[in-house]
Amino acid sequence: MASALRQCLRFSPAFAGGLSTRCLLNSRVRRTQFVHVGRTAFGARDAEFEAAKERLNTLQEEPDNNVKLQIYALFKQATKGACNTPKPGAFDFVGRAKWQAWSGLGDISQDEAQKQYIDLINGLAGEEAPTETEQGGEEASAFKEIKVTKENKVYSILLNRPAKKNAITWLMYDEIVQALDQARMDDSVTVAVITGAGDYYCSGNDLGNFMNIDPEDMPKMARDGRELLRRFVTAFIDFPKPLIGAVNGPAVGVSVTVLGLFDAVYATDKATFNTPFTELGQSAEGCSSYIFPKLMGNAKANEMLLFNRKVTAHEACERGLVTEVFPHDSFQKEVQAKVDYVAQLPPQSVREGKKLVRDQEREQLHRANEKECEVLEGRWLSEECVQAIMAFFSKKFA
Ligand SMILES: CCCCC/C=C/CC(=O)SCCNC(=O)CCNC(=O)[C@H](O)C(C)(C)COP(=O)(O)OP(=O)(O)OC[C@H]1O[C@@H](n2cnc3c(N)ncnc32)[C@H](O)[C@@H]1OP(=O)(O)O
Repeated sequence: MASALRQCLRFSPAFAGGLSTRCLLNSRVRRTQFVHVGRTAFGARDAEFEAAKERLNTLQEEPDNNVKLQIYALFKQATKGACNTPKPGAFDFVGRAKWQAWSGLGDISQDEAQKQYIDLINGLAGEEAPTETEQGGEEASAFKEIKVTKENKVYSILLNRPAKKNAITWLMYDEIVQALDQARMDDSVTVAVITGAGDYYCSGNDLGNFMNIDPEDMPKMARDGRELLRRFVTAFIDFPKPLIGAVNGPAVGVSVTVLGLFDAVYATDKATFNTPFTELGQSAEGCSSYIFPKLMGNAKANEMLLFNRKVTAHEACERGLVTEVFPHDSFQKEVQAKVDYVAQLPPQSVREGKKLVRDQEREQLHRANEKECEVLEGRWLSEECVQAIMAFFSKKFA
């Protein structure tokens, strides 16, 4: 995991402009170029720009990859003007994403780019300043991308990246595994619940997970991804207490497939379930190649896993993936009642019951997980997958 994270963070120096290049930019040569090439005088705006560059280095939270791209592009535009370099080759993901971000700024003036850069960094710094509630507030979670709470024997995991529709980053996979482990070991916990912040339950794997890799590091990225995914799905297969999904909105990809490993799944009638694996040049995971045909039959499983059919909450319920659907307005209340009921059941009896059921197919599930991760490792290195992910990000930066 550490190496996976390091790979992810390698993205940041390349994109942050002020972060990785700060040594260069602070050198006299570069500073001289900046002052004379960029503009005629080192005025008040330039001082603000310099201050913003410094502020970028002091951010506690690493901005996500898209924001880093914006920072990079504005920095280049502010210091060099409009992009006039050739478009990097298809396999230079990093170079291409940077190029797209920079050239996407068109011919906005260096002055305007400087202003936008300053506003962006100041906005990020402002978001980090603690609010009054946070200062005086409740215990902060040790996690960054999920939020966990424990109340009345219920351990709740909130997928907490609403601005990104709760897409799962490398870090978030790891945090979910850690949280499930905490819930497993805490004797006062009798049930765990997973839900999403904002309007989405989860948009699946964060496609940025594949964006930050130099081409020569791709095989290692794929190996690390395979191992992380294997560990992630294993945590669901072997979770010994009742696990309840509270699907508060649309769910995509891996967040849909692992629902087959939950003990109950409640969905709002606004939820949809989509596994667009083949559109992304990828393949099924989360044991869905084993569980989905068992739940809904081959024909319906193939429609989802191979042909990318997005199903409604009611269809997912008919297919056995969802336990019960509630109207959106009463969803929270209805799910709370279900969870409270499970929480007060005799915990050992429930655990033994779950073990009996799971043991019937535990080995098959582990085998399916291993096989799916092996196939996915190959998929991530395929041209089909590379092209699909490029297409997603090209649309964003078009
Ligand atoms: C260890 C590795 C294991 C890997 C396991 C493999 C898993 C396979 C999968 O999970 S496949 C599924 C992958 N997910 C997707 O393909 C979904 C991609 N996202 C979308 O299609 C759309 O964003 C949407 C339909 C989820 C929502 O569309 P909408 O128009 O309502 O909102 P935006 O597109 O504007 O999204 C808001 C911002 O969130 C970013 N975002 C959303 N989902 C993802 C994602 N999966 N990865 C990365 N980023 C995502 C989106 O880019 C917007 O960001 P921006 O505000 O900075 O532009």
